[in-house]
Amino acid sequence: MPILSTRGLTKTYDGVNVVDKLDLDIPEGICFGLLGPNGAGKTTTIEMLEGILPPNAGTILYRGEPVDKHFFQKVGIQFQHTALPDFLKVNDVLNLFSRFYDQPMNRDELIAWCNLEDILERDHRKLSGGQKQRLLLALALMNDPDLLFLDEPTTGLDPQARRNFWELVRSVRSRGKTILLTTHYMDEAEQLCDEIAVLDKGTILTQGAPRTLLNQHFKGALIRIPVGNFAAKAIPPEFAGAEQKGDFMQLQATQVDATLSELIASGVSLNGLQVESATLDDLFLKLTGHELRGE
Ligand SMILES: Nc1ncnc2c1ncn2[C@@H]1O[C@H](COP(=O)(O)OP(=O)(O)OP(=O)(O)O)[C@@H](O)[C@H]1O
Repeated sequence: MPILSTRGLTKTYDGVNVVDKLDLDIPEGICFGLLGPNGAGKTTTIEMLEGILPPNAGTILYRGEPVDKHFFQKVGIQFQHTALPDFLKVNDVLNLFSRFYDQPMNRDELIAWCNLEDILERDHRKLSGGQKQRLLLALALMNDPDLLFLDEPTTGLDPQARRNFWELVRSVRSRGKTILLTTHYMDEAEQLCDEIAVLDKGTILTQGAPRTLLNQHFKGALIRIPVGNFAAKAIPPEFAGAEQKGDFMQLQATQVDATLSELIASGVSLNGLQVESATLDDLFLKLTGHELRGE
């Protein structure tokens, strides 16, 4: 049974369904990604799931039952922005939040888990972006939740801090927790998510494991070979459909192995060869006709 499901979940602003009859099933123990460009309805959806925003229609089921007040004991939420009281050190923030729960997680374990040992005495306002996210994650994990909501957790982080945060998310999942995250970073989704739902204008365009979706929508790969490699040679028949892009001839090949073997047999050098598989960005473009990053 899915840990979390929605049926017909809808949010309406000014007569427009910004989330439109969403049916989602999120299996337990996975990292599930809600993807989409700005304005797709990701935050509105996650805020309805978190119980912050009332839906206009539809139901939310936790382990097959409509959510009730017990649901909130089972979930952890890392908001996009959290205002913490001024002047508190990381240590104080952890103490403050641990008082909100009857059975908070073991403090030392939480500190070790989120790599907070070295910043316990630091004013939370002096933290770097990555440190702040680790603290907010610790707060979201404070009640040892079964289900963790992360709303665009790595927006604004530098590449190293993003990768560190991804490691942390993987370690949370490896402890059996279910994670629902929103992101508009496709590499983040490909790295972290076992399953994704791609949203646009409040509806789901497609849903499944990233690799499965890419295999369904794209066969083979894009092969690019420097134009110079064909010098003095006629373009071989297996590369006949190729088009020139800058210094490369490129072809979307369905049978990559066969195409490359035939090129070698024709005496074409593969020096400088590039083979590119489709990405989730390509998938979004194919499904909607527009780029995913709408910023
Ligand atoms: N309180 C509100 N009143 C009116 N319209 C709203 C409100 N909140 C969100 N919207 C609209 O709903 C749509 C979905 O917004 P939402 O914030 O859920 O998108 P998103 O996918 O999370 O985008 P982002 O990546 O920018 O956070 C947008 O068109 C937005 O302008």
